[in-house]
Amino acid sequence: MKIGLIGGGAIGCYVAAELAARGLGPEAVLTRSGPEDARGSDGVLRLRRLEDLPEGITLMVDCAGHAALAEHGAAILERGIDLITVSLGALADPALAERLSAAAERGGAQLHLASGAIGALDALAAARVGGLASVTYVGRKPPRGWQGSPAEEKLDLARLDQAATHFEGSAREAAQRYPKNANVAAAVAFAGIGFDATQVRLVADPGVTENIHEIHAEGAFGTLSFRINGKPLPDNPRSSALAAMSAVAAIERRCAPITI
Ligand SMILES: NC(=O)C1=CN([C@@H]2O[C@H](COP(=O)(O)OP(=O)(O)OC[C@H]3O[C@@H](n4cnc5c(N)ncnc54)[C@H](OP(=O)(O)O)[C@@H]3O)[C@@H](O)[C@H]2O)C=CC1
Ligand SMILES: O=C([O-])CC(=O)C(=O)O
Repeated sequence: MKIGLIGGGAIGCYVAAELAARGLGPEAVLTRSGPEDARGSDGVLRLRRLEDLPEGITLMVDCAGHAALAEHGAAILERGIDLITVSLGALADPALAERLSAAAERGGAQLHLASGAIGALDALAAARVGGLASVTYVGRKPPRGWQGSPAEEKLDLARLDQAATHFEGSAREAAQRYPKNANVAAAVAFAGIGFDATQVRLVADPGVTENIHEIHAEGAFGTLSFRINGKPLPDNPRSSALAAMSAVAAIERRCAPITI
């Protein structure tokens, strides 16, 4: 397998280091800043343009956010290259979802949504088969985890002294308004009852130090409650380490003869 990455930020760097440790490359990293068409001392080709991607790449991994998926996703899939993305909230835009789906079909490739900073998506997807009555997702982060998001318009994050909800609504609205924070809401929606029926609450909480994600679901299967306290990545307090780990796990599954 020859792997290319998009994005050299907190998640991209984590994934690149883990791939190198496993002898899986990466062959190339596509960024929008930094060196152009240069092979570093680590042997990794740094690119600025997707057109310069070397032949023979079999898997691309988007670690760069909604704009990157929108910019490069369809072209990658149309070239017949499978794509793993952590930017799945971008699929809340129906036009982009349709464009990516059509490109994947044309190219005979697959877009895989990494599970990201949350879990229990397997249980939700199975529960959907029997019928889900309701799914709620609650995202709670320390104030600095919401910096650069619409939470800043509602709250004084620097002076917050108690937990405050800054968003309540559908997963579609959450994913579109919080592109750097609500990919998890999109993952829950995708696995469960969809972007419009999934209820979301986003909370800034000065009393926590981790990124806490909760799912509550009811349906024919019974009830489900899931909570994860995720440690943020050192380079980006908005992003949980598990999100980066989930991209590596998704790659590992593609290499394994038996998968879960
Ligand atoms: N599924 C999940 O659970 C999670 C998903 N995410 C998603 O992952 C994204 C990345 O997270 P993280 O690494 O922490 O963020 P960072 O801000 O640390 O890094 C993002 C990187 O992507 C690059 N980039 C942005 N747009 C493009 C583009 N069009 N083409 C190429 N490179 C691009 C940026 O480049 P530059 O330096 O030039 O801006 C930057 O290097 C988040 O924006 C979010 O959407 C994050 C956390 C959890
Ligand atoms: O990393 C997290 O905790 C969640 C996140 O930012 C996202 O869902 O986009």
